[in-house]
Amino acid sequence: MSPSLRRPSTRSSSGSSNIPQSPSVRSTSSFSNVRKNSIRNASNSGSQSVSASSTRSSSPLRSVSAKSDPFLHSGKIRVRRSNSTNNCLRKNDIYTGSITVTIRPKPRSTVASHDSVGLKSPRYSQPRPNPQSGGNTFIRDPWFITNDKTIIHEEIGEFEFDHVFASHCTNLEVYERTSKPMIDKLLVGFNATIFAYGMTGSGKTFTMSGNEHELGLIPLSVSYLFSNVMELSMNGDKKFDVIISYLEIYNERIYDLLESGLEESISRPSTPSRLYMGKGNSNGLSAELKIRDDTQYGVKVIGLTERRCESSEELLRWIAIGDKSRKIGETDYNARSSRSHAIVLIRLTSTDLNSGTSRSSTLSLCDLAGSERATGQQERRKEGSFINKSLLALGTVISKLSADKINPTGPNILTTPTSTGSNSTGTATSNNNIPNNHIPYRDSKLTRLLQPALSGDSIVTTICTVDTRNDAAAETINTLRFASRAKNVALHVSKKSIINNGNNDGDKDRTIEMLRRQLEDQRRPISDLKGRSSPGEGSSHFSSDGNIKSNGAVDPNLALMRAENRILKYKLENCEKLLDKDVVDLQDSEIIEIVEMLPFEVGTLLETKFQGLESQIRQYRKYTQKLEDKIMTLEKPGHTATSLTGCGDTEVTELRKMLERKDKMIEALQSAKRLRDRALKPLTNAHQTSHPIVRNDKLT
Ligand SMILES: Nc1ncnc2c1ncn2[C@@H]1O[C@H](COP(=O)(O)OP(=O)(O)OP(=O)(O)O)[C@@H](O)[C@H]1O
Repeated sequence: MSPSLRRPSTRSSSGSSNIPQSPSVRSTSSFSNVRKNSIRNASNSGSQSVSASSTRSSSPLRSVSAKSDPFLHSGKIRVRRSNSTNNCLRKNDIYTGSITVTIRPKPRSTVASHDSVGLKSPRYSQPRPNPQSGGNTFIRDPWFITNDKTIIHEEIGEFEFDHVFASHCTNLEVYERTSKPMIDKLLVGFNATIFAYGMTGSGKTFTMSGNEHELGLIPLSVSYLFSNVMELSMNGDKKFDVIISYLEIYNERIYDLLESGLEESISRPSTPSRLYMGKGNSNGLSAELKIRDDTQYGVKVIGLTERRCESSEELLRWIAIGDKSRKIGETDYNARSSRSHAIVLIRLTSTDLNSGTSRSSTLSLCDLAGSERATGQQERRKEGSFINKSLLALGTVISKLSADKINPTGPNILTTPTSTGSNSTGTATSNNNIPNNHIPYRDSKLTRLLQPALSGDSIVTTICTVDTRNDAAAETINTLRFASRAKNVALHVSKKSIINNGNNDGDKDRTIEMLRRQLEDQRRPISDLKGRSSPGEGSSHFSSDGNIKSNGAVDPNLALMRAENRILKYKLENCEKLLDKDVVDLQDSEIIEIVEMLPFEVGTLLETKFQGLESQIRQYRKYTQKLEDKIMTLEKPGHTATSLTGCGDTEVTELRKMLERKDKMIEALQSAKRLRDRALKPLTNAHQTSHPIVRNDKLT
């Protein structure tokens, strides 16, 4: 056990709950940075409703958590103080630390009209008249912020994080603390991931994107990134490429938010109505994208659009275009609720012009959809269930990773994946490289996409937005529970490696030679064509009926054919490229993954069909063997007509016919089998043949 954590003894508790119990409540690690009872009991200046619930034994919040979370009973938990100085860069190339967790409470003013939770407010928020009692009683938020690292619930205790913002803080302040340091790391070659997490309506999108009055983290980060890029490229030694992709996960499917062209997107309505379902087909959805393991990036979304950007304005324009396609709807808590998880991916490649080496690092900015209670509207309910499921999956992954870290058997530091990409088996690797707990990254698209980041390929910061109203207490506690676990996830991240772009002399020569040959190859057909079409040289060209006729007037078909030729050549080149990319590089593991994506029923159906075919083949072989034997007996020279009792000429002819048909049958079955063998070959190779393949030669 970590020296800084003492596991408390479990006490029983009484009282009933009005807080829905979340599965995550069970983790003993969930409150590992909560200091129970360390708050002074809120002064009785509180309201009647506060005082009614402030006695420890009667707290509904405490009683639920107490049942399931022994940590909550600790009056003695030694808090592992979150310390951002733990996060450090070792030898400049390795980052060690944990996920940086900050909490941002939503200001009261956007929820109701009274006081706010914040450092500038009194130590405990002031009670305000309860409108429901005609102002005779008072209510007060149960949450207090005492310093920039602690948020307290008067019943539950303290939660400590890397930073707790005051509710009146600005996006700029949040950016300065969370996002800006990440851009600095991105610029020196680390992957960086920032995600906003919290219940619906708590301010994730406001924090990430901002609004017309206040810029959010995304525009602020993008501007800072480009100002640095410009400055760094000033001296002419370095060149930078910035590429953006933008995707969303809606109802557990991945969609490209930049798929459509600029013009098309601009013509779309800019203000979504109740639910703007974006571009695409008649359902309002574009094609779903698939994920696959990738040696370079850990996981890759196949076919995701990439847009190269020269300036922050251009990049933000693409984001604005993507935002228009994002699914937005009205919920009980938020008039414009994001119904999807949105992830902006910004890839920065810096190339050293002297050495020809380059390095790519990626910034992932995620505005997650908010957890929510079931709602009456069917569509919202369906979306909500997908959202909650994926957030639960994220919670489980974080919980497992955090449990690994505080596991008494020793810390489990997640390390940067090796050259084979992320730890795609979903197994956390301890610092002595012994795989232990299975991490269920594949339980949702969100966790699958965040897998490389969470398994040590990226520095990670999360901003957890909370709503401090009393009636949002359950969701806020869940968010803080998630945040507490995230704080325990250790990171050990290496800078992205430098790639040699073949700028040394040997490589240069080889490249030049290859290009020269390519050029030569291309010149030949061109000069051939030129020769044929040149009238002065008496050459020939194709006539409209396909014959070569002697030269004369220019045949319009020639131009057509040339154009066609060009198109074919272009297609061919593209096919070759595709082949290079998608077929030649396809590993067995990838093929298995693709096959695994096929519905199970399809595989079973195919297998059953082929097994049927095989058994038919065996029967035919037996049958034809019998026939052959019979015929041979009948044709034996010593056979007399009398011995043919019951086997007259008709039968012999019949048998002969059947024998002829047998060849055709076997041929057809063989070709069906060949097809099947081809389909199953990658699988059988990889699995060391679980499907018996009957060799063709056995069939003849
Ligand atoms: N810190 C804040 N300052 C000012 N307004 C805020 C703040 N946080 C949230 N709001 C406002 O509250 C409303 C809901 O916020 P927002 O849409 O960002 O929530 P969300 O967490 O993204 O919700 P969902 O998960 O449903 O998309 C918006 O009108 C937003 O402007």
